[in-house]
Amino acid sequence: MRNAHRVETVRAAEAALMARLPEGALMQRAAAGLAAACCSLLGRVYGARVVLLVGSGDNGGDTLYAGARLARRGAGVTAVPLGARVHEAGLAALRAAGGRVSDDPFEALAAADLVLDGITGIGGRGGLRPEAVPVARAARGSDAVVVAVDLPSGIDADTGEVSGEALRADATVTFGTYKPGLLIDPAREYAGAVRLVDIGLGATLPSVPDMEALQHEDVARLLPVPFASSDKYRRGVVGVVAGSARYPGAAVLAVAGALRGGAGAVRYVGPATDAVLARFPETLVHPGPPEKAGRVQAWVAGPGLGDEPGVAEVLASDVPVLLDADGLRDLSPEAVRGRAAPTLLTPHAGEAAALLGVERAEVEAHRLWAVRELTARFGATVLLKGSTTLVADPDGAPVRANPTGTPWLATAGSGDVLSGLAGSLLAAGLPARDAASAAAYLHGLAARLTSATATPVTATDVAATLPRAWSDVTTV
Ligand SMILES: NC(=O)C1=CN([C@@H]2O[C@H](COP(=O)(O)OP(=O)(O)OC[C@H]3O[C@@H](n4cnc5c(N)ncnc54)[C@H](O)[C@@H]3O)[C@@H](O)[C@H]2O)[C@@H](O)CC1
Ligand SMILES: [K+]
Repeated sequence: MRNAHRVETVRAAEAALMARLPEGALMQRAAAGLAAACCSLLGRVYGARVVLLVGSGDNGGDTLYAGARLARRGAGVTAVPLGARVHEAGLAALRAAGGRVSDDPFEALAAADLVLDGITGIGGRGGLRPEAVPVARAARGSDAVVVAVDLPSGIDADTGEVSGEALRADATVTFGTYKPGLLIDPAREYAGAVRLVDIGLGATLPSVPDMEALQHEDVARLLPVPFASSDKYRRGVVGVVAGSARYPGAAVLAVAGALRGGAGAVRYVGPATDAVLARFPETLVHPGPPEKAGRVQAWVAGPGLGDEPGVAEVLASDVPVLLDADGLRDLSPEAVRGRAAPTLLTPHAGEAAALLGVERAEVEAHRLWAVRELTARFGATVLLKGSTTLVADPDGAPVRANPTGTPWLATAGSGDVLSGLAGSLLAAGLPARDAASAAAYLHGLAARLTSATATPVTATDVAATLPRAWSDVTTV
């Protein structure tokens, strides 16, 4: 599991740890880890040209001490102070190690192999200051590898929001714990590859994080495993209410996802029975209505449904329900709040915006807010799709960010596959939060495996690759 903690939590944990340690020890741990990461990125340190962008806080201090370590190993290190103040002891350490200070960032950046962004860390507020903007752009435009210290300067550490300009890094070396902003778009994109340096903060951080991202072993633990005594009904039957005369393909894709999600059987209900059977003869089909179709352990309703009926009927059932696409249209919080069984909503940003009554851009800029707000209003588990899909639960458990997304997933029908898959996991008995986050993980991984050769993927490819993703996750 990758755990993330908010700034407030990090500060409290740091203070508790610092009280047990000699003065400055924590910063030295951070600087040592940062310098080691830089060495591995550089390969050859001796003779490398390193530029430090140094703000006025401790983030700048980490950067200066790491620069001193690199200078002692033979790198040519130039510090460019950008704040009103500079960490004096760090600067003295850099100078003592042979590093220099320049007030011409552009000259230094033009020749750099590595740039360390130490402008702001968890103390940063708002985007980059105007004077730092051209410097951050020059760093991005140079041939150097750009490494953000703790987090890319200018992002919001707690929310992943980016108001104004932020520095775009190739990699981020973060200290003690992940910060939520490193997991959530749009900020996540600015961070590049994130590496965590252990500074001993685990001893004082709360065990329940503010946010988390599943890894292979976490997903493997969640996925259902059939027992010798399992029959198809005990493994769970998932009902799929999807497709219409206009969109029969959505039914096929939702069923494709559902068949790969671990339920013992998939029951399709709707007008696209012929199309579904032609592709997947193992599907149980029924023309509807859902309550006449036979017992299921979970319903998926909405993909390609158009104006076909079925949503109200499944909401009236006493089993878990996943609503997606047309199932979310005009959905009222009351229709969901009154249910005794769990409900899982899986909107993309546009659908989330419609449910919240805001513009789509609003959702995209404030994704954490949007997923929490939907959860609160509907009293349901919500999976907000996007390049970092978020899953929030009404019981207040840490929000999960999915780490396996890929832009290739922005393709027609991929959401239909996801809803079928997540519904299947619901029918197999997973709690809504686990079903949603395991489905997002497998779905993203399948797309990555399919597009491993950097080729576009189709929703059908993603569905067909789900078994490979499942085995990839469970055979670690
Ligand atoms: N407290 C500690 O012992 C440790 C702190 N660590 C480092 O310390 C950082 C936090 O240090 P600070 O609390 O000093 O905060 P920062 O270094 O993040 O920045 C705070 C300073 O930046 C200024 N500032 C705020 N927003 C700005 C903006 N948008 N543009 C320019 N300047 C801005 C503030 O006026 C303040 O002087 C962490 O991110 C981490 O890098 C690590 O060394 C681990 C140990
Ligand atoms: K930084």
